[in-house]
Amino acid sequence: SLKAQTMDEMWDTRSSGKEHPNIQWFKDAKFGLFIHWGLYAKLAGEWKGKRYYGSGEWIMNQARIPVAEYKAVAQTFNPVKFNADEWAQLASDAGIKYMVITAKHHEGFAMYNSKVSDFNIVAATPYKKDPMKALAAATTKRGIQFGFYYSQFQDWYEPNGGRNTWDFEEGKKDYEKYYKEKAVPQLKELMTNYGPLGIVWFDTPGGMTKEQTQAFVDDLRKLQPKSLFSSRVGQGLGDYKDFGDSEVPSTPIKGAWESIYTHNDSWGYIKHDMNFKTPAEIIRLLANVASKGGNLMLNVGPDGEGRIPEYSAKFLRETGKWLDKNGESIYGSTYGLVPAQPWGVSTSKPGKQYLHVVNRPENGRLLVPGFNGTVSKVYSLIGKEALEFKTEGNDVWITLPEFESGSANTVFVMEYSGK
Ligand SMILES: C[C@@H]1O[C@@H](Oc2ccc([N+](=O)[O-])cc2)[C@@H](O)[C@H](O)[C@@H]1O
Repeated sequence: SLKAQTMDEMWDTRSSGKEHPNIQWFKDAKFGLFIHWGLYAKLAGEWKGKRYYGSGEWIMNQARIPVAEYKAVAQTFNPVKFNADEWAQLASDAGIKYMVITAKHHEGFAMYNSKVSDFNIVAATPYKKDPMKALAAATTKRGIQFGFYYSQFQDWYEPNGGRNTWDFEEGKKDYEKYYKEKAVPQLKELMTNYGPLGIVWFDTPGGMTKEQTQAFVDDLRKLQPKSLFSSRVGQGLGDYKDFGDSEVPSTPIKGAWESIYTHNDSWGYIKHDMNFKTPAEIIRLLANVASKGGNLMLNVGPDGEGRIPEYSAKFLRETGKWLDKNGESIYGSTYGLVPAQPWGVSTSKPGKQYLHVVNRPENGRLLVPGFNGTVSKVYSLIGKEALEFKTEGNDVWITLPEFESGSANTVFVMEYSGK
């Protein structure tokens, strides 16, 4: 019988303990773009005049929409404003190093040209084109790693897929049949027809034993041994750990891991959700996650026309401007040796601590407590202006210049030896 796994077991990585040989680019990347795009984007959080809140990509489940009615949405899904180069250029301008987009989410609709199921964007919509082909090319052209999110278990369109309990009786489902006839062949299409994939992102494992999951993973890895599999493939067989949604660990975590966040409060596009995180909030989150050794994958939810929401584009570009000047303190960094302080957090590089100041102490005197390295100099990351500092025991007191805090992080570099 399928023994229930603990959260950690379910999502822990590489029970083998050995890291994937191709993991370093991911660890250095620090900043990824998640894209939830599907038929739900056209519904935009509304069904039959009723608004739904929370995650827009769950509307079929929230509204218990029968497959017969939901599949009709495809007949009017026509994202003519989709432009792969625009999306990839936005990612590049934002300082994004990798992009993961939903090739198929729980709704079961393939956002690519699938020969396995005709419930796909080429066969079932007036759009008739494959946006994933164009996006794979546009990202690769800009040196951005590209990957797919594939909902391997939950599939509300399929009688034997996971978790449509309003059309089909869960207990009667033949998950093995669903994996054999849809999930596995579609994943093989995605891992064959779109060039090298940096990442294959899975979600909510289910319907398979540990042994079946091992066979499933081994089978797919043969197609692209260099691809990194996210931990939600299950059974500890992923290559890096994903925490729960919008979750950051409270202490530094060794190994490759990622925090995933919505930009507003929904993964899929919802017209009435305007609660977008500001550039300062995004930068603070990115530095906070990096200070604990992880990556931030921030999500956007394009609309039914194929446009990335205006505020997402605007705020991502602002974030990119900050990274243009401060990227040294993020890309390729490891977790900070100075634990989180009232003034902010730190990230590390050999012989350097990057101090991300979010709250400038009124008196401009910043304390780095209990730092037992020998500090040689402290300076502003931007402009390299040298700062005065003095060491009292293991405490380092730094005299900060005047600057407006509260907006995006202001970064200072503390160079040291021997720690
Ligand atoms: C990124 C998200 O992933 C899943 O939702 C989850 C999965 C795991 C947790 N979790 O572990 O806390 C929470 C929501 C999906 O159901 C959701 O639609 C979205 O794609």
